[in-house]
Amino acid sequence: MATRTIVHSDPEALIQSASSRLLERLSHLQSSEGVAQLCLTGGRIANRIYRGLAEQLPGSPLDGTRVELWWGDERFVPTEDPDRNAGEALAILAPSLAMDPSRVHPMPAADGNVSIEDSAAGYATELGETTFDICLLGVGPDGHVASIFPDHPSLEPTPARVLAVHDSPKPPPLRLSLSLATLNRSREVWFVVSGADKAEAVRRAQSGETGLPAAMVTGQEATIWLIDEDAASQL
Ligand SMILES: O=C1O[C@H](COP(=O)(O)O)[C@@H](O)[C@H](O)[C@H]1O
Repeated sequence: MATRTIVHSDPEALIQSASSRLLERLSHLQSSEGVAQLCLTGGRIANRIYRGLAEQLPGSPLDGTRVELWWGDERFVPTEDPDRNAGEALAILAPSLAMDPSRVHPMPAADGNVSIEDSAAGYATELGETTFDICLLGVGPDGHVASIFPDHPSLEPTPARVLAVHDSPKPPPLRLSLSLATLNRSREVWFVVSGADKAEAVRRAQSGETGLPAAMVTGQEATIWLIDEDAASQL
């Protein structure tokens, strides 16, 4: 399926373009499908894109109650921990996007005695056969996506929809992640990548390097790389 790379002059241009594209695409999906299924990523540039989206929401046609929100990965820490991907995204979006709580699906937190394995299984049940219309993904300098890391058990083939990740190379060590198979069910995958420290990972992913997680995810209908010039500097 088609892969496009759109290079922006700097992070601000990337944020502006990605957030406008997201708003437009989600509004369009609501006209055609009723409810838009959106999978969010964590990461610095993603959070800035959510801020850009939040700024454009007042007066926009987007109906927050008809956006179904999922997460691609999560740090398995207590709900109140500032490391939680969902905590930050929701703190940014909630003030300007009136959502239907039954359509907001943060991954489980490490509250109480619940094990990470049971949490992964629970999220897999909640997710069921959901197909994301849009799946946003950041990319780490090592080429990781969601919490699937190179040379790590999280990359091993599995029928699971959701992974309980132990010993993550990037802290914190315990994480939940959608599996490659789940990510690859997405209709559209949008990689959002900024910065020179990601340039090598972008090049390796786009050359289709075997064993690099970022090279192993594509959308069923489209794969779009939204990147800035620094991230594109090795292409
Ligand atoms: O730990 C994580 O890191 C990646 C990349 O984050 P960034 O700040 O380098 O953009 C992110 O995609 C992932 O969701 C997150 O859990």
